[in-house]
Amino acid sequence: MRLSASHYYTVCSQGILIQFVMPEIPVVDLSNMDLHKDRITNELDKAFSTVGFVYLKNHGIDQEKVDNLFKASRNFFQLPENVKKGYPRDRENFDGYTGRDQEILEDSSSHEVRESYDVTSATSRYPDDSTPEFRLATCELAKSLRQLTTNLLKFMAVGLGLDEDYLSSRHRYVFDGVDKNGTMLRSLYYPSLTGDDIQPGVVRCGEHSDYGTITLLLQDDMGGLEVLSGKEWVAATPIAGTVLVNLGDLMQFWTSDRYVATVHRVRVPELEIQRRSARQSIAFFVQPDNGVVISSLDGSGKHQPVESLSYLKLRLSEAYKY
Ligand SMILES: O=C(O)CCC(=O)C(=O)O
Ligand SMILES: [Fe+2]
Repeated sequence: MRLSASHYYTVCSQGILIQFVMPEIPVVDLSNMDLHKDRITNELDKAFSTVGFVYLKNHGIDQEKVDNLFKASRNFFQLPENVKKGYPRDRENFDGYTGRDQEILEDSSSHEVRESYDVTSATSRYPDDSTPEFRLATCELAKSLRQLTTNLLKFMAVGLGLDEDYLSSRHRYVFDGVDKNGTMLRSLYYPSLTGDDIQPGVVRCGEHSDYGTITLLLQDDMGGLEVLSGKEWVAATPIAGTVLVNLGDLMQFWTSDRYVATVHRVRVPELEIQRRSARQSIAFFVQPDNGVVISSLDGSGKHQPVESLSYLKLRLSEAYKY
């Protein structure tokens, strides 16, 4: 599959119109996936070995479940700061609330205007007393995301020339808690900015690659997510009804860099400045089971073997500033 491309124009200092081409993030249709296994396998393989990002449509996740969690999350994030701080993120269990500037993803930034609530299983700590609908909405959506993850891991394994169950059998305990698997569902809230904060380009989420196997991302219609392609930042524009999937570091290590954990960031988009409203997204960070050692599948030894949970803990400890 050739990457579709868009043409962008810019005027250089001599007044000459320059045209350049940027790769776009491909869209893969998952409808009737049993009938279209070969096409889907190939399209995912191409996407992960080039841009590292792919939109999925007809993925089988009920939009109502997504909307329910967006709504429950909004109810939580709009509570007063002192209430939200009553559920501080737990370093061992990776669950709870993180306020703005507490997690910094980009080495050079000191200010990232973002809040989040993380959970790792149905029995994690939830804000039940302030936002009782949050637990059910999260668990319902997590079930669907877990199912989609298993399907994707099967396609990916085949694309890599492995047994269909090679990856899924190393992800048996997705969203069953950190004692078994570090997968995390994170509800993200980028509060509406005011005063000096509100300028295009303000850092919402610093440049980073994700840490695990894959990340499944649901975004609202605001936009602001950008993906690094060569030296250019490409907008990962929200497409209604799709799930955006990107590769994480562990999958890049496993595949000796054949698949790429593409760097991405969130900046304040123009639309937000006009609308002056918050942005929301939901990320499902998929991690191999605890104890799984990730070493080059091709035997090249390109990356040092690393254990799933230790790598996650290392990356999290580098980002948290409290
Ligand atoms: O909010 C988004 O669109 C992306 C967030 C992200 O990249 C992350 O939390 O790792
Ligand atoms: Fe990310």
